[in-house]
Amino acid sequence: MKIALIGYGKMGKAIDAIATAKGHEVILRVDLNNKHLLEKEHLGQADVAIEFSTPETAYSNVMKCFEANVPVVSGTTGWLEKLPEVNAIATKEGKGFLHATNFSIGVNIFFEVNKRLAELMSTQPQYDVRMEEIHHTQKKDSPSGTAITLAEQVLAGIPRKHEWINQESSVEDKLVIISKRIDPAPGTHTVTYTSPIDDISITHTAHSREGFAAGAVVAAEWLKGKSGVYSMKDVLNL
Ligand SMILES: NC(=O)C1=CN([C@@H]2O[C@H](COP(=O)(O)OP(=O)(O)OC[C@H]3O[C@@H](n4cnc5c(N)ncnc54)[C@H](OP(=O)(O)O)[C@@H]3O)[C@@H](O)[C@H]2O)C=CC1
Ligand SMILES: O=C(O)C1=N[C@H](C(=O)O)C[C@H](O)C1
Repeated sequence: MKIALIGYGKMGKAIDAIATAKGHEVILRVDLNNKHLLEKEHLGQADVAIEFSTPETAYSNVMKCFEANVPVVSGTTGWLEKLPEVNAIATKEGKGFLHATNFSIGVNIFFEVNKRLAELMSTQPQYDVRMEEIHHTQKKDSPSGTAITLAEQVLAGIPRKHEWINQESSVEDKLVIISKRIDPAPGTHTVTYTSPIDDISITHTAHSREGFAAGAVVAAEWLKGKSGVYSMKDVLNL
């Protein structure tokens, strides 16, 4: 499979290593210095694009893939507000698009556990819930995209919480998410329920970027030749 890597930072390089080891051909490596490669004549040669760039550039990168008719897997976080528009364009124009805030298999299983735990806690008002995420200091967005996905799942399951807030708060209907930036943390997420009697915590700790990168390559293999909007639930059959 011919892959275009859009964004060639920490994730782009990790994906390059895994895709190459699996026998794929990385035909484009795009960063800030060679954005002309996003034109159709270059990008259009790829079977699939994998986009891990910046919150400011993800939208236009995905649009370039749509223009070149190349299905795109996007892992960039911090541009959540634009996703509904991108999903609508992909659906209307028959483009292939798969976005995930986290591509690791472990986190996608963790998402399912989180949903079930929230469901169980919906009828147990003695438990308050809060979250913590820890990442390296180069991370641009807070809270992490993964934390936002986890928070949305908690809010959907627990009617007594109405919105998340990315700072300490004692307002009862707010779901507190604390973000910590500590090197070299690749990504740790914890959801904790606390009652006067006990605590229950679930934590996912990434040991490296390998899980994110391997999941993105699996998603790209799966998306090749497809049109429409998909998620990791489709890829992993969850
Ligand atoms: N969904 C998931 O599983 C995961 C998502 N992420 C997310 O992926 C994104 C990237 O993370 P990471 O690799 O660590 O970040 P880095 O900062 O290491 O890399 C970002 C890359 O994007 C490049 N870039 C900047 N502008 C453009 C542009 N206009 N077009 C193409 N590339 C551009 C940068 O180029 P230059 O070096 O020239 O500035 C750099 O190579 C973040 O949003 C992060 O949160 C991270 C891990 C897992
Ligand atoms: O920027 C990162 O590094 C990560 N970003 C993603 C996020 O925002 O959730 C996924 C992972 O936690 C690593």
